[in-house]
Amino acid sequence: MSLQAGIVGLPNVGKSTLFNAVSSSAKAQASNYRFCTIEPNVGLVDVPDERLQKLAELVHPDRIVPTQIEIVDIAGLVRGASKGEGLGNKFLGNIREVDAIIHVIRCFEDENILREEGAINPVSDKEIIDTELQLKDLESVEKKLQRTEKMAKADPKMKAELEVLLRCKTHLEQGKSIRSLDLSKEERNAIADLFLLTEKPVLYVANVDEASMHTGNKYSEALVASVTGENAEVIIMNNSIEAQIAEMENKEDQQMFMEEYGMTEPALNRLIRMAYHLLNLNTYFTAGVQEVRAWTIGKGWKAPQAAGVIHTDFEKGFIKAEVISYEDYITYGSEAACRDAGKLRIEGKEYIVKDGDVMHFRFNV
Ligand SMILES: Nc1ncnc2c1ncn2[C@@H]1O[C@H](COP(=O)(O)OP(=O)(O)OP(=O)(O)O)[C@@H](O)[C@H]1O
Ligand SMILES: [Mg+2]
Repeated sequence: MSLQAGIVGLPNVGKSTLFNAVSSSAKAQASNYRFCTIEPNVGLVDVPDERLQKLAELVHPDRIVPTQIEIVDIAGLVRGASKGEGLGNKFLGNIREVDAIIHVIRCFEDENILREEGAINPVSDKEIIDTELQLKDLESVEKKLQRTEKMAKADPKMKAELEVLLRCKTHLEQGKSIRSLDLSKEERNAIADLFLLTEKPVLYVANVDEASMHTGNKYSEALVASVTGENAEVIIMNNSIEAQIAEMENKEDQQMFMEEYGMTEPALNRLIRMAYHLLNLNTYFTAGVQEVRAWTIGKGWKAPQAAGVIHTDFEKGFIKAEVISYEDYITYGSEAACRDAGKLRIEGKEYIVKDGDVMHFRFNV
């Protein structure tokens, strides 16, 4: 199961344009670039990682396999969504299922593109969506609070949980999102079963006009200012341009088009990398003549758990891992050279895998 990031926002802000850019960019890439539409609005996309190419240049494998994430295009939310307005319950349900949120905000002017909320106002747009998500979360918190209050009377151990819920309630009532609430790991665990919408990590996309692609504009500046302190990031891009780049089948045309706009790579690549980090993921590599491949793991995972991503047998029968750091692999140029230089380490069950490790597992079934 790959992790999912869901695209949300008000109607007509450029969500589907972004989704199309993601999906056609995947289709237009080299042959091993895999994209499949699981449903019309769900796409599986490769995570661009230049380390994979660098390793492949040294190993010359038969194939290169990047790691992937799923992107979901969720239909536009409107004011009142938390009360069921505009199929709100269905769309909020879709958001509950994703691991991270990509929130698209309109930062371009265009009279031809309908907008129900009057003049362009990214800060208020963001607030409309945030409010709906917060109201929905408040509903979940209050429901659990009722049950917990009763239980806490009989069981003093429930008091800590009650505290956390009360803090969440106050925070939400102040119009703030749970991701900005300072909670310990235990406290987060106490509310994990609620799958709160505003606890999910978020990346804001300031969808700007052509002229502001590199610099941003007054709208994106206002957005950046309003996000400060929220524990979230903003990416400035033009979704239409990204879709145009992605739809070009010829790589040279694509290159020329990007040069014209002064771009060195599609902003989309940056977005996907940011989403990947947002999901709190790390990558390790396996490098053999058959394939050089990237694997996704969570931060802080130990070697056996990481091995389990390849195959459950690797985890069950884990003995040792041979590990070379990415930097050493590139510096010395091969596994053999790393071994000779004493850069190949043998690690055991407690080893915490680092981003970029090149791994080889020894196991026994
Ligand atoms: N940066 C931009 N500059 C100008 N026009 C844009 C930009 N981004 C998107 N558009 C245009 O805005 C319109 C709406 O885009 P899109 O269909 O992607 O919105 P949406 O958020 O998916 O809407 P809905 O909620 O209805 O699904 C399209 O005509 C698209 O081409
Ligand atoms: Mg759409």
